[in-house]
Amino acid sequence: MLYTEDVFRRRSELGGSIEVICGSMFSGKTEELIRRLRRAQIARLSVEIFKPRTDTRFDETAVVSHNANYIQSTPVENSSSILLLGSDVQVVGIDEAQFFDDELPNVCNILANRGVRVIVAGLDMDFKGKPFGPMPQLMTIAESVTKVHAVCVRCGNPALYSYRLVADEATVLLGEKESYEPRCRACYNLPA
Ligand SMILES: Nc1ncnc2c1ncn2[C@@H]1O[C@H](COP(=O)(O)OP(=O)(O)O)[C@@H](O)[C@H]1O
Ligand SMILES: Cc1cn([C@H]2C[C@H](O)[C@@H](COP(=O)(O)O)O2)c(=O)[nH]c1=O
Ligand SMILES: [Zn+2]
Repeated sequence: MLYTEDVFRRRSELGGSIEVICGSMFSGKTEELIRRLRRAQIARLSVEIFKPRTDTRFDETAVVSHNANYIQSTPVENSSSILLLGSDVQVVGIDEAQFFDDELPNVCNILANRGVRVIVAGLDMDFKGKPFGPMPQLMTIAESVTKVHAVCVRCGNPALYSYRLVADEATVLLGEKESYEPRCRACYNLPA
């Protein structure tokens, strides 16, 4: 069965749910997260948005997309804070989920089981093409998974990889276009 967002609205009136938005950098994850959260606000649902405290690239508190769309959020240290602060609202949004600890899927499950609509956005793969943090587990337990794609900067095809341009092997390296470019499969696998 194809689950649309509207189906989820109706489902969440009865019970909670988990929606995952994933893809490479610049694929529109944050835009899509903001779009869904704004619609929930227009519907006068109570909404709380969380992001990891470590991700202060664009703003201390706001979730900001690469095209400068933004929504206010609460930066948190770990997923247990989301459980504390997100229990009494109808909709919880989480951005940059890949940076959270391994308890995040459990926290999302608890919230959804209590009737909360949880919408999570994050990178499915790191720069090596490996699953990133709690994202695979979240995708497993979600009612809906939306994979969005950037435009490959080399050839214009849909991009699913975040190619790292700088020589740094650490999994976590905050950055933008100076450090990463979205690439399709063929261009990601080109010899360096
Ligand atoms: N190569 C690219 N492919 C697609 N969008 C891009 C690209 N480079 C810049 N953008 C911009 O990034 C926006 C998406 O930003 P954002 O939602 O923050 O993405 P993400 O959260 O997935 O990194 C697009 O609407 C577009 O304006
Ligand atoms: C691929 C990859 C990315 N990161 C960092 C780079 C950015 O700061 C964020 C992703 O932001 P976006 O909203 O998805 O554009 O993650 C990283 O630390 N490690 C990686 O492998
Ligand atoms: Zn390409």
